[in-house]
Amino acid sequence: MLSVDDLHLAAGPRELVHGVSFTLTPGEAIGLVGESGSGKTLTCRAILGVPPPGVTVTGGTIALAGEDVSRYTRRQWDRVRGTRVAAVFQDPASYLNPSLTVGRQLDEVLRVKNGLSRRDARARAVELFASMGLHRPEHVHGQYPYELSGGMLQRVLIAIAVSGDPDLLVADEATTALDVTVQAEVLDLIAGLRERRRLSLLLVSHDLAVVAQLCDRVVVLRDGRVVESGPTRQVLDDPADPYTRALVADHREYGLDRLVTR
Ligand SMILES: Nc1ncnc2c1ncn2[C@@H]1O[C@H](COP(=O)(O)OP(=O)(O)OP(=O)(O)O)[C@@H](O)[C@H]1O
Repeated sequence: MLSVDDLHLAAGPRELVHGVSFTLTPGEAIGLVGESGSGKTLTCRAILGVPPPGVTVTGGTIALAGEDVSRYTRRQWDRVRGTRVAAVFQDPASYLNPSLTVGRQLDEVLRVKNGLSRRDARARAVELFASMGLHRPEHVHGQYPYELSGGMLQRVLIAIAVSGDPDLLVADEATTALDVTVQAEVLDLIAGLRERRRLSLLLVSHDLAVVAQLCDRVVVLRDGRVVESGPTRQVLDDPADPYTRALVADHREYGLDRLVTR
């Protein structure tokens, strides 16, 4: 599904990611963890073909379903993004146009990406909103982003992300800004989608409890390198690397114990 092999990323002469490797099989969920600045977001953005301005892939490969996309042109990415890989990020409002209804924005994606007629796109959008757990989906369809709560906006963004039926969903701190109850609901939604759609999931979170709840395996990054990876239980219950041990120790007080024993 996804194979990242010896990935190097650099901003000019400064290398930021120094040979990261991991693989993700169909339907599997991997958590990318590590302290701030360890390279989680850069790695995800490279996988999505949207590295920050000035950052380039200087070595290694990123294979999506066996095809190396690491040097894809923008046009090649347009074909892949949304249909093979899609993403949700921390601040959903910033990914939506404030002057268009959320329904219209999903309709637009369905028309362009899936070639649906105006009427079919609207029907499909309402259906998608309903399957994201949005109540009164018809009504939500006609609402503007400012009328919706953070949790609802994230559900809208997830609907847009899965509308092209991708194989891989990248969720980078997607629930971080939400309050605890809403966070739990959105995590349930993502877990359900993964199961129903056989989505592979690459989840970035600073919250190990979230990773423990959702992920089969964990990859621990430090300063742009993988320090440890393995099954979630093994890495979080019995970390081999001192850095992972420190990360886990920091989280003990936040209820990791409770969540890791699923
Ligand atoms: N556009 C950029 N130009 C130069 N350096 C950058 C750029 N973006 C990120 N970096 C640097 O790359 C390193 C990794 O950043 P990255 O955003 O991937 O970390 P992260 O693990 O996602 O951290 P956080 O949890 O804070 O988001 C950091 O040292 C950061 O300062």
